[in-house]
Amino acid sequence: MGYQFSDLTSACEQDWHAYIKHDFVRQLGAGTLEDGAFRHYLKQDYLFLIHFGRAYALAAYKSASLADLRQALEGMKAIIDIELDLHIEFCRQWGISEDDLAALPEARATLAYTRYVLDTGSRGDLLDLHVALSPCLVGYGEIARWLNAQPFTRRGADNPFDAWIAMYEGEEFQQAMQAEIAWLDARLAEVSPARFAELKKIFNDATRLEIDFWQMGLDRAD
Ligand SMILES: Cc1ncc(CN)c(N)n1
Repeated sequence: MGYQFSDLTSACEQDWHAYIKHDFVRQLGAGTLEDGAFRHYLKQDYLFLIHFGRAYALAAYKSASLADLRQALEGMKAIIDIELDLHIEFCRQWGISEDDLAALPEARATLAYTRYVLDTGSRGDLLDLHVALSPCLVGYGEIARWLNAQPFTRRGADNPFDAWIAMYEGEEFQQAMQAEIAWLDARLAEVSPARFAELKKIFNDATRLEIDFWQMGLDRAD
């Protein structure tokens, strides 16, 4: 029998869809998102990515085999080398300097989500941690694909957020996402129903925190 990653998304379908198809995402795809909301999101996401880089470092520390260590490294590279580099460049284009980024106060939604993942990883085992991290890596890859399939999505110079979609639909990010799903599929195949129920709760909590992160961007909440 056994489980796979798609069983987590199916078990949390309502929250998963609320995350993937959030108004922030729709407005970004349509190119109608307010600049101020995107800027607020970009700034907080910089802080978010730094903490998620730390969470992948924790996954590396918790890895007992070379294969697990490599998987943690792949996740960390996706965050640090693919996303953060491009992110700093986006911020520059949107008038946010590295000095601005360094001085940012952390919004409550950023604090709640990042510390939840780090706490879950500290308390639990490597699988708990990867499950807590998965809505981040898998979710954004899925969002880019979902946006591309929507009739309201505008691509190219017509949409000021086009480069954001391009980053997450890009081959490097999509490959990192597929590698994470494959790693999770192999681990979930071995778990009992009781263990799956624990993992489902972690996945659902992290997904709800992703929803709050989008909402924080829309509301420009601190
Ligand atoms: C809040 C959030 N979640 C996910 C991702 C994609 N790594 C991100 N950049 N920011």
